[in-house]
Order: sequence, then structure tokens, then C-alpha cells
Amino acid sequence: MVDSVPQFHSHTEFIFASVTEISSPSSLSSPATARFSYDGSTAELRIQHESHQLPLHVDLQAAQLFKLGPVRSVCLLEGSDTGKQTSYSKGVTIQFRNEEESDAFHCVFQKGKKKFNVQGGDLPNGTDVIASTSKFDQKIESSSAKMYFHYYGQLLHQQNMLQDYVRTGSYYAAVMENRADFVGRVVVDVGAGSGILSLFAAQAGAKHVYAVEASEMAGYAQKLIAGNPFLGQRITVIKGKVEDVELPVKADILISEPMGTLLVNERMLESYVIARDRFLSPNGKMFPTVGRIHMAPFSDEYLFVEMANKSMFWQQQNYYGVDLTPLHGTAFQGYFSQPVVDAFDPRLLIAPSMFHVIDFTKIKEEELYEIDIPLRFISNVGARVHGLACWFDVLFNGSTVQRWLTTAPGSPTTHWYQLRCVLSQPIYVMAGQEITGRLHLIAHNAQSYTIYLTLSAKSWGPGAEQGGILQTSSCKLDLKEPYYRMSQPQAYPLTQDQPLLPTQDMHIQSDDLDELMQQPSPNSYAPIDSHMKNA
Ligand SMILES: C[S@@+](CC[C@H](N)C(=O)[O-])C[C@H]1O[C@@H](n2cnc3c(N)ncnc32)[C@H](O)[C@@H]1O
Repeated sequence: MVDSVPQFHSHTEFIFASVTEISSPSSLSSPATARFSYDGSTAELRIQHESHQLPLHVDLQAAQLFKLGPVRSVCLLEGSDTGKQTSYSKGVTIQFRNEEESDAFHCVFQKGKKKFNVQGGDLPNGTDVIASTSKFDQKIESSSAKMYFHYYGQLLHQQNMLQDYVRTGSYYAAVMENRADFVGRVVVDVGAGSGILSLFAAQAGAKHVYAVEASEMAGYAQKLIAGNPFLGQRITVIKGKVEDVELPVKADILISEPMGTLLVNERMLESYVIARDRFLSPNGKMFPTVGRIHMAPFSDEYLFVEMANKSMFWQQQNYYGVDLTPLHGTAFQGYFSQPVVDAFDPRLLIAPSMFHVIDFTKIKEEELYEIDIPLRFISNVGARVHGLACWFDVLFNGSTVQRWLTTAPGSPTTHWYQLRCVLSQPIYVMAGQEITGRLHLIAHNAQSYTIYLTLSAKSWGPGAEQGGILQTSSCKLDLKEPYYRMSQPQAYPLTQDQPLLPTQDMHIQSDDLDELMQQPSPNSYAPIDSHMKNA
């Protein structure tokens, strides 16, 4: 009997996989059977195998497959020695932490039973059991996925994206200007949402488009596509995750809008890359092709004071007779752990920006789990540095036109706005002074990233000849929990006034992607959104 086993606190859905797959080959020379029972609140997995004592790690890995809650016990349930053979059965008992997890498990278990045609609570002997290999389910917490796909399953949120005319217009232009890449081609729309990009691809002459969408939005996309029969007859909607669905043919081109705040939020870029590896033919194209995260230090006293003031509430010593100050420090840190999302004036930037390139055609999915960017800037001015401002752009590397979609400050505002990481301890710099640091992004299983930011400057003044005194400031933020700071419409200098039509003259053609990625991204369009104009 083993009482103390590691606790698995993450909870994803119940997955099926073969027992032999979760065992080291040496530990299983003949097939094992797994029996599964579930009484509505406690699940029990028994792995039985003739002639070999199953090593404990099999049980632990089996338990990990469930990832539903702490493993209550791993114990030897039965053991018999027949003289020739020893028959063992080991069990893993999983107790759910709450009703929600129990319900989630119950739901998936019912599906699993259906899939394997299992009657009753136990899998029959010899069933080469348990579990799937869905990459998505393995790395993403089921509660996060549930909320995420619930969000995208609602028409209002799709409308919000469709009404971002900079975004949707740039996609439309990129597709229409590059008809040559679509005519007669098989296209996969990765995360199709309402199906808008599939319809654009069909308009550009695609032979067939597979629109893959995991949320309930797939049903609405089907309706929209059926209502546009001239285009719709060349589109097939497939409900499911790109990690799981099968397609009948390879694609010539993938189209997708997988970008989140700071480019990487939502971790959908990983699905885009998985779709590339699963569906795209070797010389296929990707729209968008590359993305860049841009960064620059900023100085914004108003923002800093606003954030520091939020925690002032907790400095009250007599709140209905209660001293709130013990929680002031925690509240202060809490506010500074939120990245700020808004549209800011680019004049707040104190140094030329730098960027980090993510090439969607080459990057491995695992390389998106951790993104480590060394920072170096030269300040234009003497200022108090309050943190790091970030935005992104993506390139559609079409055969005819290379078009950028940018979310830069000063460009027409998009629904992504920009993102700022604010330091609770600002640093001081002089004009010409070097600022160094690191932006370290670590993916977490709630479809986002933990951000670790450090900025440093060597102080001038006494001791400068010896290298100066190092000022350094760090912060940890959760990209999943931003502070949306958009109380009033904020649009920054909108100078042009032209209709939203594809234009070619503002695009620099180059066959060399590396050279292209060094270019600034031109602002594709003047704004046409009236509220922006009036702002
Ligand atoms: C940002 S929206 C874009 C929707 C649409 N393509 C557009 O441009 O308007 C991303 C969509 O991808 C879907 N999605 C995200 N991850 C997915 C996955 N792994 N498999 C299938 N669909 C996914 C979401 O449900 C959502 O509808």
C-alpha cells in the first residue's frame, strides 16, 4: 500500500490512451487490461497485468492522464501467486475536488464510454484502454478551455472582431490582393469563428475551404455559409479542435487569425503551428506568415499614479472600525501584476523600439512555451521609466503583395490596443543612457503567459567612472488578467482619411523574408470607424 503519492493539482479532461503506451516497454511484455469504475463522485482505475508486477510509475502516469484532482491513493488492490505467475492489479483512486470537476469528468466519461461502446461502469477485460493524445487537452486546463470556447461561441464577440475594420480589412486586402495564392487551392481556416476568412478565401477563388472551429460558433458559421451559397458550396465547416480533427486532403494555404494581446495571449499560435504540421503541404503558405512583438520603454506619470492610487483604499485605518492596512501591500502588488491594455500616445515612448520575430512557418510549437527576449534601448530623453510598452504586427507574405497588419501606437486603433507592463518601482535615466533588461514569457495552462520583466540602468553621477550604480526593477504579471483602461475613446493621431480599399503602392515587395522582417510595418489603412474619427 502506498499512501503518499504526488498530488496532481491541474485538472484537464479525461483522456483515453493505450495502457501499453504509458508503460515502459520492458515493464509490459503482454497487453495489460485496465478496468475503470466510477460511482459519480469517485473514479477508480485498475490496471491489471499478468506475470509482471506493474511498476508504480505506471500508476502515477495513469493517474496523470486523469489530471482531475489529487490522487487519493495508489494501492495494490489484488495480488495472487499461482506458482507460475503473479497477477497484480493496481488501482488509482481519484477524488474530485468539487462538483464542477466531477460533472466535467462525468460528461467526458460518458462520451468515452460511447466511443468505446462500453456498457456499465467498467471497461471490459482486454479493452486496450484508456486515453487520447489530444495535444490541446494535455496542456490546457479544461475549465479555461470551457470558458474560452464559450466566449468565442457567442456572436457578439465574433462581431466585435468583425467590427475591427483595421483587422478585418487587412485580412480582406491581404487575401484579395493575393488571389494568385488562393485560386484553385485548398485552404484551411484555422479557428474559423464566424467563417469570415473562409468566405474571403472562397471569394478569392479557392477550390475548397475547410473551416475548422471548436466552439459552438461552428453552427453559426455553417448558417452564414449556407446563406451565401455561391461561395458556401466550396466551404466545409468542421466542428472540432485543429489538434483533433482529420481532413481528407492536404492544404495549399492556411489562413487564421490566432493573435491575442501581445501576439501570444490565448496560446492559439500553438494551434496554428500544429495545424501547419498536420494539414499543410510542404511548400504551402501561411496567412499570416510571421509575427513580431515590438517593445520600448515608456514614461507615463499619470498611469503610474493611477495604478498606485488604486490600492489607497487599503490604507484606511478605520473602515467601519476595521484597519484595512494589513492588506495594502498585497493590493498594491496585485494592481501592478496586471498588464495595462489601452491605446497610448506614442510620444510616451522614450527610446526607439526593438522587436522579436516569430516565424509561423518555421517555429516549433514547443518554442512558444517559453519566450525569452533580451532587451536593450538607448533613451532619447531624461525621464522616469515606468515600464515596457509592447505591441505586435503580422505579415501576410503573399506572392503578389506583402501586407502588414499593425497594432502600433499611433496607428489606427485595433481591438488589441497596446499593452504596457508597469513597474511598481520606476527607474531614472538620462538622455543617451542605456537601458537593458529581459522580457521572459512563460506559458501557463490557462491559455496565457506569466510575464517576468526586468529593466536596468547604470546610474550616472558619483561612481559613474567605475561603471555607476545599477538601478534595477522587476515585475511579474499575468497576461490573462489585464487591466482594460479604456474609459474614454482613445485614438492617436489619425492623419489620413481614405476609404478602406486595398492599395498596393504602399507595400515594398521583397522575396527575402529575412529582409522583409526588418522593415517597419506601414500603416495599412486610414480609419473609417466613425467613433474613432469623432474621438
Ligand atoms: C480570434 S478568433 C478568429 C475568428 C475568425 N477566424 C475571424 O477572423 O473572425 C479565433 C477562433 O478560433 C477558434 N479556436 C481557437 N483555438 C482553436 C482550436 N485549437 N481549434 C479550433 N478552433 C479554435 C476560437 O473558438 C475562435 O472562434
